[in-house]
Amino acid sequence: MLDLRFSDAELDQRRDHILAFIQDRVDAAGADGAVLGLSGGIDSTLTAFLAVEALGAEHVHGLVLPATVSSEGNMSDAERVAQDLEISYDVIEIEPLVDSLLEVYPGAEGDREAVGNARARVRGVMNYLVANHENRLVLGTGNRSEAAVGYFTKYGDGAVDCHPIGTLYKGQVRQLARHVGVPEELAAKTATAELWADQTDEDELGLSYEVLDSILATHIDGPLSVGATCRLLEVDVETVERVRTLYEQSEHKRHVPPAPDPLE
Ligand SMILES: Nc1ncnc2c1ncn2[C@@H]1O[C@H](COP(=O)(O)OP(=O)(O)OC[C@H]2O[C@@H]([n+]3cccc(C(=O)O)c3)[C@H](O)[C@@H]2O)[C@@H](O)[C@H]1O
Ligand SMILES: Nc1ncnc2c1ncn2[C@@H]1O[C@H](COP(=O)(O)OP(=O)(O)OP(=O)(O)O)[C@@H](O)[C@H]1O
Ligand SMILES: [Mg+2]
Repeated sequence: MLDLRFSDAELDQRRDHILAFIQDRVDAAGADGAVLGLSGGIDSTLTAFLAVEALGAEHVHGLVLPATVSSEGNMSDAERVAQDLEISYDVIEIEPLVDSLLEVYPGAEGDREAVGNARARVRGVMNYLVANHENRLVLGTGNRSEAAVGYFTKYGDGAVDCHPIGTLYKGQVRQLARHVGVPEELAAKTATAELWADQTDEDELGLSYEVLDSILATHIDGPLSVGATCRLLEVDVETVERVRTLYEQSEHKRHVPPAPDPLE
């Protein structure tokens, strides 16, 4: 696979660039700071670390939002991140809110994907409730790997005001996390959306992030053809084509919803 790791100098440059980005977004909005969901996973942990460095702990608010399918380990890691960073945070159980949706629309009960996405959307509603109330921006935690293949819930975890780590591939997220002092046990954790029990990103995608990151860097964000990518990375054509298909099919998630062209 490709070596996508940054040099030490590049890591500093990336960190500073993201810190300036967060400060600029918050300043430009006239906001008093930021709110973000803390899942105990590496994307939100890194984003929280960077937000605190950019804005100061008193300007960052964390939301730990357990559902019945959330593991205790992840939720306690999420609280530990908030405590170590000394930011204000709330722990709010979201399952009653998800249940209330199914009470009024029981038809979706048992639909793992629809209910899982509803969990992500309920979290988005909570983030914006706090953002509105405290004049804060909602920080996204998505990275380039997830965004490129549409591995996020439209208007769920995708419902945010900006994406501070949105240009980093997943492996680079882990590397930058270690660089800014995220504890190793968090930096090395298996990625999971936790929208249903025992879900992991790599199982659901049917791809490791190592392979995905390399294909994205080479073929989707880079200039190489499918064939050249297969030869360079020694992966089969079906894998590269699958990534291409996921990328194309998720185009709608990366754009503002369209309206018809104006009539002439
Ligand atoms: N071509 C098109 N043009 C415009 N809109 C289109 C469309 N195709 C679908 N849609 C719309 O998009 C909807 C499907 O998108 P969406 O609702 O997002 O649902 P979908 O993409 O099916 O599912 C979300 C995926 O992201 C994963 N996820 C979610 C949340 C967090 C994380 C994580 O890593 O933490 C991962 C989750 O496990 C699942 O695999 C359709 O119901 C339809 O409304
Ligand atoms: N239980 C939760 N409480 C609060 N926010 C959550 C919870 N679960 C998910 N989120 C939000 O949704 C985002 C997307 O989840 P995702 O799994 O992609 O990121 P992560 O958990 O931070 O890292 P990883 O992908 O490595 O698991 C999280 O970063 C977080 O902001
Ligand atoms: Mg996660």
